[in-house]
Amino acid sequence: MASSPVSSGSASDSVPCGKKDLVHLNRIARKPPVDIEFQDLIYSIPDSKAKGGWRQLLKSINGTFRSGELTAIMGPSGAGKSTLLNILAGYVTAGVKGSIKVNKKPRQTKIFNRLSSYIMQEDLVQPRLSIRESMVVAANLKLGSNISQNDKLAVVDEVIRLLGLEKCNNTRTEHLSGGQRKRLAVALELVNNPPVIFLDEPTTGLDNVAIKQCMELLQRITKQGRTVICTIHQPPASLFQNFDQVYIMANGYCVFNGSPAQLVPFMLLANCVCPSTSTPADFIIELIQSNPENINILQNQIQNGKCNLRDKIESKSVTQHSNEMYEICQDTTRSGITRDDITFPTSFWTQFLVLSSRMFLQMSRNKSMLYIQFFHHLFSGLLIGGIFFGTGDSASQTMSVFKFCILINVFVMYTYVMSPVLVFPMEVHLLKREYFNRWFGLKAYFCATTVVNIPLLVLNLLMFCIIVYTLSYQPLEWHRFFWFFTVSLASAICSQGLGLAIGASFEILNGSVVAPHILAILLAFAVYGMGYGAAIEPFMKVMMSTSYMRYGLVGVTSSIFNKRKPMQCDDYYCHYRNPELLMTEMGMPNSNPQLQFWYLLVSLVVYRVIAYLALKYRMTSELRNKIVHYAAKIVKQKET
Ligand SMILES: Nc1ncnc2c1ncn2[C@@H]1O[C@H](COP(=O)(O)OP(=O)(O)OP(=O)(O)O)[C@@H](O)[C@H]1O
Repeated sequence: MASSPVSSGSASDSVPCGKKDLVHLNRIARKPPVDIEFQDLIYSIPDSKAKGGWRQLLKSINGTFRSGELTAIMGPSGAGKSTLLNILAGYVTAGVKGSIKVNKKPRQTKIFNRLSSYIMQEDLVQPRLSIRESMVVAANLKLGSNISQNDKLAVVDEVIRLLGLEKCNNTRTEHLSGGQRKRLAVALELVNNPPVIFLDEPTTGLDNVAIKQCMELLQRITKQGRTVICTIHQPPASLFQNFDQVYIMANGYCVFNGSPAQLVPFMLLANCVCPSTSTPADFIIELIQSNPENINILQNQIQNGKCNLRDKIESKSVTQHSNEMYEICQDTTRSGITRDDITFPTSFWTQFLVLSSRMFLQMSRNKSMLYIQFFHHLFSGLLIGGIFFGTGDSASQTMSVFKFCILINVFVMYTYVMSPVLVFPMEVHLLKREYFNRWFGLKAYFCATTVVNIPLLVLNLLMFCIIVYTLSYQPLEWHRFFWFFTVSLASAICSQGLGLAIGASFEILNGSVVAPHILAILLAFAVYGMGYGAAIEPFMKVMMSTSYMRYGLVGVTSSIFNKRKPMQCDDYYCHYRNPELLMTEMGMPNSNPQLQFWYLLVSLVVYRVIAYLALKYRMTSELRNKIVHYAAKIVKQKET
């Protein structure tokens, strides 16, 4: 049966699963099967309470996971299943000792990362996109430009059918059931046909029917020659038999390594008889938990995973695959492709364009967010404009106009810092899966995030500025309004950068505590010394220069007051009839908005760079782990 290249939603109810149905998927990615072998794998984390200051989470375990096989890593909670999966997937590298071989050769993480996909426990998928749209984005990012758009769409349709998602092809991801979302998470990682797929607890939170569907799917994927490794708590008895290999862990040791059918005879060897009322999987876990001594007995029997109870015939094609894999890598380097291309299948610009269009689409569909932002700017504009109504052309109200400038800056700062602080942490979680699976680089993502937000920001802020400027009777001179708006805009983009930096570094709760603290400090530095004239200490001048809000305040104030003729005084005496006097007393004599704009631009770049680095640090668990490990080592060395 040939698949139609672009059509969607019209597929039949039956789910094809034969190899010949996956012509497109198999054609686009000619990647060799992959066997993974690990020996004497130890993983330690710093722990001051543990002996020697380190706690071993994996204790010299061994094993081999083969292509074309569905492997389950099982065990009680805290056994080390996720830890093992993280290490095999390359998500964790610091603190790991022992050998990990891929097709009999030492694993090179960068090359291996191209061949594997990691589906994490939280099946987070991008909201406000239909299944097909999500899949098309994944295909555009994960399949290189050497594959035509028609072929990409054909692959998308094929994978959707493979996973039985064609009925909800056009359903938005937020409306999917738990099982459908899980299948979508798998489908997204399948579009580039990775030879190795890691899944952390794919059945958690699913009902029995959904677990069954999920297992059938994994079996179907495995039949395509892939190495599928998943962690699982305690599968129902009917599904336990469906695994090709079961690797059971307890307390960081391997206590069983073989096929499901070999578990009962293995336990008999250890003098443990599985009662007919228990399933073997449940029984071994009960056995381990009831008496920790059993862990030692079982791990000795299985030689901590060295002994694989299944037939010990090695996969014949391993050597051949090994060579194929290294040929692919050599081809890539020979053809002058850069290191980034090894990591990412598409160029920076493709990533940027695909991500920008995805973000635009999601933003345009988030109607409530659009309305909230619009009305927030409208009502705030009317409120501030109403408070300072008609003050702008009166010499007796010069101080009020200065307060108006402060309020404009406070509004801009809080509005644009707090939104990313509240929204970005969620984005970071979504980003984690896509970034780790090398859909795109952080630079492309960050540039897209920056660019996509700007049009809406400009429109809303322009509306706000027009309202407050006209209601408060500021001088109707184009150049003054231009700088009033331009400085406010630069200040807003700067605030957004600060918000992104906080949102990338902290979860929502901590971020929403940290952000107001930082803003209070910036605000204090911005208004410090106003009224002191020249009597500001050099140290404080330096501190004030770190507050971009100061530049915003001086810029907005000077856009209104700079080179202004003395104003009309309707009272007996107007102290600040000449606004230059107020500017001098407020510590901003001869200021002009142009210079403040340049300072703001520098701050804007600095905050964006900080935000990018914070995001990079958050995403690069390897870097984070390394820092923690080196810090722990230094502390330990100092103690001894
Ligand atoms: N970074 C870490 N710091 C401290 N302890 C850790 C860290 N990572 C894992 N652990 C500990 O290591 C042990 C194994 O954790 P892991 O998440 O691998 O268990 P698991 O078998 O996957 O459990 P579950 O099925 O409950 O998810 C646990 O005791 C956990 O608390």
